[in-house]
Order: sequence, then C-alpha cells, then structure tokens
Amino acid sequence: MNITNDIVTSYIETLYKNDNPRLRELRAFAEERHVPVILKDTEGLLLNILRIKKASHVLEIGSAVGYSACCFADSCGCKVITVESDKEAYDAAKSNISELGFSDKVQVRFGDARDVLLQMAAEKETFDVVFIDAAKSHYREFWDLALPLCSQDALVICDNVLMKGMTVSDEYDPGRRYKTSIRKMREFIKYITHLEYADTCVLPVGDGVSVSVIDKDLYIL
Ligand SMILES: C[S@@+](CC[C@H](N)C(=O)[O-])C[C@H]1O[C@@H](n2cnc3c(N)ncnc32)[C@H](O)[C@@H]1O
Repeated sequence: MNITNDIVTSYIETLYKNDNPRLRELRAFAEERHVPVILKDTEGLLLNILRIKKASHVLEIGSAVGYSACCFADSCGCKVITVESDKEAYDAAKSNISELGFSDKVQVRFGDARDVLLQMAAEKETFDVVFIDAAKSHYREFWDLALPLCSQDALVICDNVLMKGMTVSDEYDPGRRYKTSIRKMREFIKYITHLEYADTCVLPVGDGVSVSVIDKDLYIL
C-alpha cells in the first residue's frame, strides 16, 4: 500500500531516472529478490538533498545490498560508511560496492549499528549526513548514538517513518500486528519534532521521510 494516492505514486514513478546503468541493474536485482531498497521517489529526494548540502561524509545505518550507499557516492562523490548487521547482506553489499567500482568511496562495516556507532564515537568520526534505514523499532537508539557523530548543521534523515500509513492511523494495521513498532515510531517522531537542537520536517515521500537539521551548539551530551 502507498501512503499517497496510487495514481500520484505511479505518475511520479514514471519520472524516475538514474543515469548509472550499473546502479539501475543493482536496483532491478534487489527488487526481483524482494530486498528492501530505497523507493524511487525517496532516492530522488535524498540524492538532491545530498547535492544541495554538498555532503562529504555520509553515515548510513542499514546497507542491505549496498544500493543506496553506492547511489550516494555516485551522485555527489561523498565518502560513505554504511553499517549492516546481517552477514549475508553485508557480504552482498561488500561485493556489489567492489564490482560497481565504489570501494574507494564506500566502506561497509559489519555489526549491529548500536555497537558500531559506539566504536565510531570513540574513533571521533564525524558526518555531515546520517541516513537511518534499519530496524524501525530501534530508531530512537540509532538517533541517540548518531548524534555525537554529527558535525554542525548535519542532517539526520530517517526512512519509513510513516510505516505505510500506520504511524498516522491504526486503521492501516487492522490486525494490530505492528502495535509495538507503531507505538515506538510515534514516540520517536514526537521526540525528534520537539527537540530544541533539531529542526525536523516529515515528508510523505516514499514510505515517509524525516529530515532533521542538527544545531550542535544547542546539543548537550
Ligand atoms: C531497508 S534495508 C536497507 C536498504 C538500503 N539502505 C538501500 O536502500 O539500499 C534495512 C537493512 O538494515 C539492516 N539492519 C536492521 N537492523 C540493523 C542494525 N541494528 N544494525 C545494522 N543493520 C541493521 C537489515 O539487515 C537490512 O539489510
């Protein structure tokens, strides 16, 4: 189910373009195997945001097969560190990044992002964009761990925040199967939209994308 009108979504899909044939192939490969990769309209939004921001160092939580990480590096030449906890996905991401020629720009790290980000903080790594696209029920933990890694005016972008409409209304989860993750996502959205150190907007693009600008001067560890 789309969170926007199906006719609008289909029309926007017809406008999609990615000029890199290898990335188009990787998207097709992932889609055929039902590997979740960023939706086409989300991709368009993120790549333009990265270019407007002139992003140089991007942290991604949730690599899957490495598709979005390669798109980021391809669109603006930024360095990307992407973190993946599933061994099979990690291996696939590593080999795709290498085969597509992005090994000098994209580094994939294996492990639960909640552990890997702690190590990165100890190594004093910083990023001007963080993209959170992993287990939805852990978004608050990912956010808290990503904040110390952000530079001044960094962007923290979270995917799937509208959860196919379920964040907005229980009617989209009639069997109440996702009750806990819905509650956690609502709490997360409320949290990030009421912070003094972050300005956040939530966009009904793809499965819902939040974009937060971080004022490090107002952020106290
Ligand atoms: C939606 S997919 C990522 C898609 C990718 N960003 C793209 O668009 O090409 C989410 C990925 O997050 C990974 N993941 C889930 N929880 C994680 C965690 N705690 N730490 C690291 N990776 C995690 C999953 O194994 C899955 O491969």
